[in-house]
Amino acid sequence: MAKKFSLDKKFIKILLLEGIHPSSVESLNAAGYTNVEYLKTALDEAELEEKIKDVHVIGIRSRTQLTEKVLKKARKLFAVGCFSIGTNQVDLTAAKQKGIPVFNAPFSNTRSVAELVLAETILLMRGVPSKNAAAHRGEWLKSAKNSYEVRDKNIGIIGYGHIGSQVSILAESLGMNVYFYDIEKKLCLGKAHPCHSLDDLLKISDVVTLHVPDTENTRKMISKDQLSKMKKGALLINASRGTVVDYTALTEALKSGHLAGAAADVFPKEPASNNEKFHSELQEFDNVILTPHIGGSTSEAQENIGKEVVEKLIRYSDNGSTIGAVNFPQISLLPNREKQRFLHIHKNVPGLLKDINDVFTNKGINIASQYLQTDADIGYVIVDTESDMSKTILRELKKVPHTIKARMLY
Ligand SMILES: NC(=O)C1=CN([C@@H]2O[C@H](COP(=O)(O)OP(=O)(O)OC[C@H]3O[C@@H](n4cnc5c(N)ncnc54)[C@H](O)[C@@H]3O)[C@@H](O)[C@H]2O)C=CC1
Ligand SMILES: O=C(O)CCC(=O)C(=O)O
Repeated sequence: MAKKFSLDKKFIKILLLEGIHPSSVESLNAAGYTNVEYLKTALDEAELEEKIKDVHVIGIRSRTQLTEKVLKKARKLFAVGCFSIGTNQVDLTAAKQKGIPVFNAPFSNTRSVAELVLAETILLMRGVPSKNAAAHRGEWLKSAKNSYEVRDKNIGIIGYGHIGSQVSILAESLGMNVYFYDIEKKLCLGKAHPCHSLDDLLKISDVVTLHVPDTENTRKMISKDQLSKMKKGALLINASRGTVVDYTALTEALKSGHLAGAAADVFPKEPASNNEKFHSELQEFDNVILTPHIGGSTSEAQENIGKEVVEKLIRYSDNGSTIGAVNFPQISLLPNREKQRFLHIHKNVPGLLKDINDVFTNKGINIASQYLQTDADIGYVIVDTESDMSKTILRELKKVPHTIKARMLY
């Protein structure tokens, strides 16, 4: 067998931030990745820029911001794992342009978020947050005023994806009437009713809950105008992203009594660790449930996420499989240990595949199999071959014009 120039697993440096579930470290170690640094907190920009210089793989949750500026420092980085559903904390385009696939866990914490939202719906409908806060101060607010069952009330779900549709099922099982609004056509689960517009949903709902990603279109999608269209005495729940609701406008709607209460799990600026102070204009309201971005923070969800994302990272690092990457052409491959495997990531320029193949044919090397996937920006090629010139091949592959990254896996 030819001499190998691939990076030994024990030299692949992996940095896990934000207290990712220990199942992730166990799975990495079991797969031979023992060079793992595990930190319980996020890092600020300066610390991250320094640390990321030597790291091959990084695992983060929602607090770490992998901006273009940070990624520029990541000279060795070849994969990112978001141990979350959301990937808005990563500049996905910048990562792709550096040839770095980003993986996430699209539904390991779905149920946990949906359960929290249902619990908050019930508590808000009963006025529990205010009564609880008063009881802590020694006040006794025994009253049925403004306290309702959820049965037969209307819940309006904005974003009918994984979480929104779980909320739909749970809410219906409690006897609620489910309405939803999504920009895409969606299968209505149970007796759920689709709304033609956001305004239609806002007008009809007793409680509105948001389950959309952070995008240009969703930022501040609930602002003064939308809040004014909600029923008087309605409730708002935001467990999506802090950018989606204008909290200053929400503050006004609560002060005026137009809304009867709210719950917020996510904020435009969240503390980087549990030691940092949390500030929000919503803190003055007893009738608002504030939680520290814990929608997905259950033992079950975190353990599942730890395993799921690590599995994707290992498949990429071991075999080159990009299935589940959110910013990358997808190739699913089993290892072929009889051969050598090269990866080539390049700008999507016509004719480049010929230049890559020329590297092999110019040396008289037969390509056993080859896989190519492209998107508008990049191409991703995997080549299985057998040669005793792997070092030369790798060097030549790196010289091909428009190359972003070339690696030899084994
Ligand atoms: N609080 C927490 O701990 C957690 C929060 N999240 C947040 O929840 C979000 C939703 O998660 P999933 O349901 O898994 O995502 P998903 O991708 O399955 O569903 C999102 C839905 O929103 C719809 N959508 C997008 N833009 C929209 C718009 N402008 N108006 C209406 N609908 C729109 C999409 O078509 C899709 O159906 C995540 O992106 C993440 O930001 C996710 C997990 C935990
Ligand atoms: O728990 C976390 O760190 C992130 C949860 C979240 O917001 C997500 O999965 O998108």
